[in-house]
Amino acid sequence: MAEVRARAPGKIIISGEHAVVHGSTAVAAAIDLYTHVSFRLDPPLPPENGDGSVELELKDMALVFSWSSSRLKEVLGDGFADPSTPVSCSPGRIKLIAALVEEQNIPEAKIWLSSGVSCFLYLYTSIHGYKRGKVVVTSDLPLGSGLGSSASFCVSVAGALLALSDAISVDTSQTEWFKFSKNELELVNRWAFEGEKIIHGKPSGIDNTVSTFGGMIQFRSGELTHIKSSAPLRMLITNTKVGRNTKALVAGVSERASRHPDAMASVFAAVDFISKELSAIIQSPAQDDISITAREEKIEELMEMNQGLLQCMGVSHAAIETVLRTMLKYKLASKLTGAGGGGCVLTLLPTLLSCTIVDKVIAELDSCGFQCLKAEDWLGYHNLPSNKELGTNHNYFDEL
Ligand SMILES: Nc1ncnc2c1ncn2[C@@H]1O[C@H](COP(=O)(O)OP(=O)(O)O)[C@@H](O)[C@H]1O
Ligand SMILES: C[C@@](O)(CCOP(=O)(O)O)CC(=O)O
Ligand SMILES: [Mg+2]
Repeated sequence: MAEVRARAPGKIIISGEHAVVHGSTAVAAAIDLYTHVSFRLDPPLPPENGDGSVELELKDMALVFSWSSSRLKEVLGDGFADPSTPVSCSPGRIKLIAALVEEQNIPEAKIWLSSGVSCFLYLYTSIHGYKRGKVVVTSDLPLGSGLGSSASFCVSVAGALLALSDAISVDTSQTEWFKFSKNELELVNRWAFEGEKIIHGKPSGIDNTVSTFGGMIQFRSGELTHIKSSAPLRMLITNTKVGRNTKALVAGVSERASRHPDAMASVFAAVDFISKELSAIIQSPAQDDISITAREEKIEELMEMNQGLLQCMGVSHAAIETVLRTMLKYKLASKLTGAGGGGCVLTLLPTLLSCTIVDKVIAELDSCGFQCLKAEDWLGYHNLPSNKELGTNHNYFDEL
């Protein structure tokens, strides 16, 4: 029996969501909230004891799913697992997996979890075939709120599964976090991207990439550049708690783009310029109060411009507009983050803004039923979550 655990962070998109799906530049940063996964791979049972099962426990939801190895084989066929070669899930296989998920009778109120469970089954059977094992998942992140829970789920599940596969050799006797090499992280990222496709339909890959590699990144058409903020950036994240679904929102923007190709191409091009300028400003040195303030004012203006273009794409929401208006009363600039349609709003908290005002803003948003998360040092240049989050620790099950 071998056991590992892995975790992968959520993210904020500072600029460029949606447009990034259409080839524009975007800027994103990992945040200090994680999906945590533990994985136990069991040895094969003697034939007289049956064939064992693959189990998934979503602890926060108090849900456990289980498929016998023989049922998986019956539905998905003989197949073979090749962890070192990520492949896309074919439409036929997605249907078969969806049928296996349906057999689990997920309660109607939690049916939105189906895509995550399908994604799990795809990653598991592609990496470990029908071997006996159990995966337990918990998450610090609000699900379906724009903070990349889907990508951090895919990255942490892929990381844990690969850590006990032939593709990556991990010393499970160590208790320290194991740091994946660049090539190993790339493999995790490629599998996670295949998982995101099952959840999002047409992801750009920015969420799984920033979750895998951590830190702050500039991203365009699958290419990432690590960037470093020259000074800490404080952001307030406000969760409108309005549920939404990234897949539907991404599809909605694509439909609008096919109805108005020229206008939308101009919108995407404008976002590309905004993200590039934002990335340059974030990295530009700012030492004294005046240059820090000037830098923050430029960032605020670009965030507002980006928000205007997100409205053009049709992904804002009345609750998002309420948060923007409340922030404006305090002269604070904001934009939605992630897919929009509800979910989270990002607000820059200028360096010279007093804690008293921040507390007042939070109290007001709270009274409207919104929930604030403070991104204290997340965007600072010291404390960004890095790639050490993917790791193993054989004592984990003992500690539970
Ligand atoms: N911890 C988790 N367990 C199971 N499924 C998850 C988990 N986290 C995310 N998911 C899947 O991802 C979906 C949410 O992804 P998405 O709509 O992209 O929003 P976001 O990525 O912004 O949180 C959920 O409906 C679920 O299918
Ligand atoms: C809208 C998009 O740009 C980001 C989606 O992020 P989230 O799933 O809402 O956290 C889609 C993508 O880039 O894949
Ligand atoms: Mg997502």
